[in-house]
Amino acid sequence: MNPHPTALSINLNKVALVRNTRHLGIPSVERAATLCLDAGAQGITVHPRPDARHIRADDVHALHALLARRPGVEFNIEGNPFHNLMDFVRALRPQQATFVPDSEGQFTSDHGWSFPADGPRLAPLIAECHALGVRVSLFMDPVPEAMAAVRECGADRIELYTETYARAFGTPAEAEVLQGFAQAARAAQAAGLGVNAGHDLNQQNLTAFLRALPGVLEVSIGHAFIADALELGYAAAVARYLACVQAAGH
Ligand SMILES: CC(=O)[C@@H](O)[C@H](O)COP(=O)(O)O
Ligand SMILES: NCC(=O)COP(=O)(O)O
Repeated sequence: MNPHPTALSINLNKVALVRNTRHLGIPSVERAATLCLDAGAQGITVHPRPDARHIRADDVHALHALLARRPGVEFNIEGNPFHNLMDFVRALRPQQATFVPDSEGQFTSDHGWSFPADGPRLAPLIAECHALGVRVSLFMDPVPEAMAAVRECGADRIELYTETYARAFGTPAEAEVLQGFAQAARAAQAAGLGVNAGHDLNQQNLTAFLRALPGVLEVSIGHAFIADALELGYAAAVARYLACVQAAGH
């Protein structure tokens, strides 16, 4: 048994997306967080986009207050540090900030940072996060050659952008794509980086991913999880995803 099991962080963007279509406050993002954490999820992730299409600034503040009453739970705020992310980091000092190179209004995240090119502009923001006591993870494509430069600019972790794996899952390309992710994870770990992962992970593809990448510290899962929770309820959906993690032997 791995002594550092992979943490499950539930992304609540899509709860807010539904909530925002009426002025009734339901479904509640805070209630969703409470139910997921009560069911055993180890963290909550949000990605407050500049256009506030789903998670809004008020949600981030309310979740921060809620999670502050739950020691050991990780709050992970994602976003572009050159847009709105640093405002949240400075005000709330979450346990983790995940830097994502999205443009404003982007449909969804679809690529990681470019290294070595992005290193010099990211380094001062990473240093500022560290001064605030905030761990920094950089959203990255599975490029092994980039990992030494990522570490050099001060990042603590990477989050592997897993959409290409999710698309390849169940196709003849799966094994080769997974091998590429495993190589990138090993390069990151060898450089001294922790490895997180996320984007389009789901009940079907999660266990195989974690089996191929020992030592993944955290997965953040939103879209598929919320789809499952609509059928099963939050608690049962969390139980299913925790079982997927455990099935990987982590
Ligand atoms: C960084 C990442 O992969 C997720 O945060 C993803 O971008 C989810 O964002 P949306 O829920 O807006 O698609
Ligand atoms: N960091 C990825 C995340 O939080 C959730 O992505 P998705 O499961 O909504 O694709």
